[in-house]
Amino acid sequence: MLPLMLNLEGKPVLIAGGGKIALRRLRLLLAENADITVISPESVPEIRELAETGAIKWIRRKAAAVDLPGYLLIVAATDSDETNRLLARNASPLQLVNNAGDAGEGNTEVPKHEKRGRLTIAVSTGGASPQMAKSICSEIIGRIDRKTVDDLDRLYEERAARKNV
Ligand SMILES: C[C@@]1(CC(=O)O)c2cc3[nH]c(cc4nc(cc5[nH]c(cc(n2)[C@H]1CCC(=O)O)[C@@](C)(CC(=O)O)[C@@H]5CCC(=O)O)C(CC(=O)O)=C4CCC(=O)O)c(CCC(=O)O)c3CC(=O)O
Ligand SMILES: NC(=O)C1=CN([C@@H]2O[C@H](COP(=O)(O)OP(=O)(O)OC[C@H]3O[C@@H](n4cnc5c(N)ncnc54)[C@H](O)[C@@H]3O)[C@@H](O)[C@H]2O)C=CC1
Repeated sequence: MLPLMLNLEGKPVLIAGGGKIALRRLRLLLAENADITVISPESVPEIRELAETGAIKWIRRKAAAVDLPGYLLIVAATDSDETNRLLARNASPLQLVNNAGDAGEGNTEVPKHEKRGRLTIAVSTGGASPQMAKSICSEIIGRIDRKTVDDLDRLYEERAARKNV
């Protein structure tokens, strides 16, 4: 699989499911300023609260294939394998699908990642061990000191200035 950096700012994203994993994905997507719709009969309090403040849209019912058109990214994170599979199989081949219950049923995986300023460290073990992905990522990010992050900020500014002349 090819690691890509995706700019999801303002892009329509569907999260099917309102549980622990849906919330984990939602936090990441919210930080990227995606335009998020959650469809699920029930949800954890945080999702309900975000919907009440208007930060996301929550449609309170089961997700179905008819919901899929129009979304760039679909996260299938219900606790129903059958529903997750149905959503993954009915998405257009041109849509990005992350099936949280069975990565092989989608075309997109979310690697463990940490950001410090402009630096992103992302680690995938190709489905072998999410726990090891987490520990390898935290080991690498632990080696990044403040100076490196500040240096990158400075290099970015200098490079941007050079590009604009
Ligand atoms: C493909 C991928 C991503 C994707 O969903 O696209 C994926 C897939 C799956 N994970 C499953 C299980 C668990 N995953 C975690 C935890 C994490 N999983 C993460 C990444 C990834 N998990 C991507 C591959 C990364 C790689 O390959 O290196 C982390 C690193 C980052 C994140 O998720 O944000 C996050 C670290 C925790 C953190 O940071 O807190 C836990 C523990 C927990 O939740 O605490 C469990 C239960 C215990 C277990 O099974 O190990 C299942 C089986 C579901 C089932 O059988 O029901 C699947 C489906 C499948 O394997 O197909
Ligand atoms: N990728 C990963 O890192 C991990 C993935 N998982 C998988 O993620 C999935 C979700 O797990 P949790 O969030 O812990 O479950 P959960 O039990 O906390 O939440 C399930 C949610 O799905 C909703 N739901 C059920 N049927 C639905 C339908 N037809 N349409 C829309 N929403 C529906 C429920 O209302 C509930 O909000 C499971 O398949 C689990 O195996 C679990 C651990 C880690």
